[in-house]
Amino acid sequence: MAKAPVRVAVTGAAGQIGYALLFRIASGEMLGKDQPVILQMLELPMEKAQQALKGVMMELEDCAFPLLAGMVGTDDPRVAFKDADYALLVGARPRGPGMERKDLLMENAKIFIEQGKALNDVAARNIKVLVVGNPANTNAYIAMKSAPSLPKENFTAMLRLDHNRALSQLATKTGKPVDSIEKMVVWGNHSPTMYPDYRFTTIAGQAAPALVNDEAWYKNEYIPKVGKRGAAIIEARGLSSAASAANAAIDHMRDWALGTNGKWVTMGIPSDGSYGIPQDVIYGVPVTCANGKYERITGLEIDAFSREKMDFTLNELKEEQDGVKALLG
Ligand SMILES: NC(=O)c1ccc[n+]([C@@H]2O[C@H](COP(=O)([O-])OP(=O)(O)OC[C@H]3O[C@@H](n4cnc5c(N)ncnc54)[C@H](O)[C@@H]3O)[C@@H](O)[C@H]2O)c1
Ligand SMILES: O=C(O)C[C@H](O)C(=O)O
Repeated sequence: MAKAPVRVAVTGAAGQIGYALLFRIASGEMLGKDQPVILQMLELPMEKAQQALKGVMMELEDCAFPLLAGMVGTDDPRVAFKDADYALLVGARPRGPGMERKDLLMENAKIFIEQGKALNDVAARNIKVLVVGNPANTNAYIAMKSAPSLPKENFTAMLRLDHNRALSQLATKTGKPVDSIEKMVVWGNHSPTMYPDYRFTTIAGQAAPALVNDEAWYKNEYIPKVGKRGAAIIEARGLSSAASAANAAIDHMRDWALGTNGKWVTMGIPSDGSYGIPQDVIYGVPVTCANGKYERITGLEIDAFSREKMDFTLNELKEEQDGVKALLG
């Protein structure tokens, strides 16, 4: 029997990431080739944004996607999130050259308070929320705190682009295929303080640190390169990453919904206090996914170098949280 359609809300639907994302969701790449979807798209209440959204919806129509069971375009979060089973919160101001992601904090915080409240009031109770808009971890925290009647674990932030960047850079260094790499971890904040940790990583079954055998490269080149990749893309394109960000969003939601078959992936999730990360901080950790749920990998040894790195990125998240404390009341 055909599956019933699920409702997928996407904010910032007429933006660059939206344009690289919606067509892939509608073609079944995110939730499966047998899963019909209704797209509920939110854009700013401005003539230009609404016109652009209309154009995107016309193009979606012109694709005649068999799985696209309906579309809603709106400027009202309560319409976009009504009964939504999935929400991809992309809409926010992106940074430009010379800015850090936390420079966007106050500007984007208000958006995530309003949207968290709307999710709280109208979304499906088991909604899966992915925050892409920067600063993604703290925006996810703000939305979670603004939605007290939804389970906290429903709120996640996107660290998958960082995870994929970490895989790719390691594949290039070792000359091995990306899919031979397992157990990559990117701890912490989606910011240059993130900590790509390859201590548990294997490449075609071999321990990555031994195979790479170049600790100086790992510490002085690899870690900063992964952390600063977003800025390098902005420098090169004059615009922030879009296709790779949309691809990571698809990966994140697909894995959460359909499972990872035991494979580790990185998700920004509310902390349960493990690894010395205070409760509720949205922090990148390794997880596996099965049956529509993620489960953090527990019991990993944290050595002195890792502790320092993990605390550094945690401190930045604490500062970001302090910055928005007054707004959260
Ligand atoms: N987490 C990550 O890995 C990652 C990667 C890339 C980009 N990003 C972030 O994603 C966000 C979007 O990037 P983009 O390149 O698509 O930007 P963009 O400017 O091209 O598009 C953003 C869209 O959001 C809309 N928008 C703004 N405020 C909104 C609101 N309150 N409600 C609904 N829509 C709203 C804008 O009208 C615009 O169309 C930025 O914050 C960017 O920094 C995150
Ligand atoms: O770096 C940015 O501002 C965009 C995005 O977060 C990225 O990592 O590419």
